[in-house]
Amino acid sequence: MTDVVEIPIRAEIPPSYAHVGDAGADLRSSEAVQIAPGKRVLVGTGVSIALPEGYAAFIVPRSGLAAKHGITVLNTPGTVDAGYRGEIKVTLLNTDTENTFAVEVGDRIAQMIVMPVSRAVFVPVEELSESARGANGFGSTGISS
Ligand SMILES: O=c1ccn([C@H]2C[C@H](O)[C@@H](COP(=O)(O)OP(=O)(O)OP(=O)(O)O)O2)c(=O)[nH]1
Ligand SMILES: [Mg+2]
Repeated sequence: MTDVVEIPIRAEIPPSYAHVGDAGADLRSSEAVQIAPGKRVLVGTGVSIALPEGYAAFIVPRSGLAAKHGITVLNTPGTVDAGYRGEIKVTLLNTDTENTFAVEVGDRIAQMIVMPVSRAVFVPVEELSESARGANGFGSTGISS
């Protein structure tokens, strides 16, 4: 059985999961906007939530909008803090070089994933423990095989 967390919400059109088992609930635009090629627009959703302590929501792009129209979420994953009570907004970026993208009221513009998160305590130390990766990163393992 999947974990279910109840989230108090104020919204004209609440986010909704397209299928059972989906991780992301689709967020809908509360406004009509045009996004010119290469431009970004902060788009309202009309949604406010009260996440329980220990949770966050992450706003990520929809793959269909990305693949078909070049539309992404600029700051993906946008982070909604548990204490945030304002309207959730989505910074859409039109990466297409030629076509303006039109958003209508009610369009599904992004998706939101609710996740448990840890609160870290950062403990200063002289040395970090050893690991298999060590300090290697940024492509250290190459691309093919
Ligand atoms: O895509 C996003 C990202 C954030 N938020 C809201 C919820 C989040 O809790 C708040 C602050 O986000 P963040 O911490 O990423 O922004 P900031 O630039 O650091 O602003 P602040 O100084 O208010 O923390 O803005 C959104 O509505 N959409
Ligand atoms: Mg912040």
